[in-house]
Amino acid sequence: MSFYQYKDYIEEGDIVLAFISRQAIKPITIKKGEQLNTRYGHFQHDKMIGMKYGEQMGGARGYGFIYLLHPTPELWSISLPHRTQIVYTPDSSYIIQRLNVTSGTRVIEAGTGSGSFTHAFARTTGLNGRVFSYEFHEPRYLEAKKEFEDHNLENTLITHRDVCHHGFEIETIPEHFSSNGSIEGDVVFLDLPSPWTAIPHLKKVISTTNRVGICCFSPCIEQVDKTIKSLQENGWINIEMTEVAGRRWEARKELVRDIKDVVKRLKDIQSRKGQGIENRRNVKVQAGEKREFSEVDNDDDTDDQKFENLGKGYNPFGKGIRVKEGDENYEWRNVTKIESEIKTHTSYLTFAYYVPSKET
Ligand SMILES: C[S@@+](CC[C@H](N)C(=O)[O-])C[C@H]1O[C@@H](n2cnc3c(N)ncnc32)[C@H](O)[C@@H]1O
Repeated sequence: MSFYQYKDYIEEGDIVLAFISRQAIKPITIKKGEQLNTRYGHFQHDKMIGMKYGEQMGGARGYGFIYLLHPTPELWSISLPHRTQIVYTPDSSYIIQRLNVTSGTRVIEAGTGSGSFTHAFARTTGLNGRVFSYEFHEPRYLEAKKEFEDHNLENTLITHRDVCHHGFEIETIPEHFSSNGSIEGDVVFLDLPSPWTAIPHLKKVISTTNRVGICCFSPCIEQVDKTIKSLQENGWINIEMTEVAGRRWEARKELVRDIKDVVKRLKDIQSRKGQGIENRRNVKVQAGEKREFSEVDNDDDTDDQKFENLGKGYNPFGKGIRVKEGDENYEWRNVTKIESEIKTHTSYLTFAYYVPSKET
């Protein structure tokens, strides 16, 4: 199993993302004799072995079902064990394309945190690329290191380091990460509380031949301000700040109503108003009542019955009978609706570039 290459069939030792519901995706490592217990049923690992990734699996004694999904960085980011706040796919995918991260890119990332973005970098840069990730919190570093080994992220090297105080240089880099002992990063991603203190250390580890891109991920505008100053002081150019604001778009069909419907509707309201007043006047006269009445329409007919009475068969404004969206007997137009409010602010993304001078 690997995050780089997909395979068809599940084997012992593989990681499977058990899709229980949209809100519950559980990573499991397949081990003979074990079972996954969920509130929807029990699922034996033995039966998963040999099944195809993507297949639906029924629970023991016929209760419940799950889907057995192949791990991807996108699914991993919504199922991983959180050790910190993480970068989600809407931000990571934007950063990856904007910084032109591709197969063979050498990435410098700090801090590693829960390793959510590390997986996306590792998959995109592939076996020809390299990811140098740094984390100063020891337990988090150890967990991430084990996780990257378990997930076969062979192109990723994690280092236990405070990059703001001690920089990014690595004394002994394994041969397959660098043949000349230098990191030569093409892309830098900083998700740190104070990226401006790490920026001055970057010059020693970035590429001396290619243009280098950086993205600093900070939730507060004050952090952006300090980061921009540090970038400018350290020779970074083309500085721009962006925010990715996710919104759900709903696509559906809306019933087309024509002007004749509107006119009929207005006439109907008028006539019902008049009829209502008349009815109540008669009732009052019969009952000999003296109390005042309002012009509220409390006619018992539904809007839809009224329209049927008008020969329309269906009231395009009313309650009552529901017309199924897309019903071929009516005319529809395709519309899109967006959420009126943006509910999430993740972080500000500050981008910049460094062009090595001719001398270097
Ligand atoms: C918000 S988390 C990063 C999350 C990560 N981008 C992800 O997608 O999972 C920030 C991490 O930076 C680490 N950190 C903070 N300051 C650091 C420093 N000076 N050097 C190295 N790591 C640092 C923290 O321990 C924390 O784990």
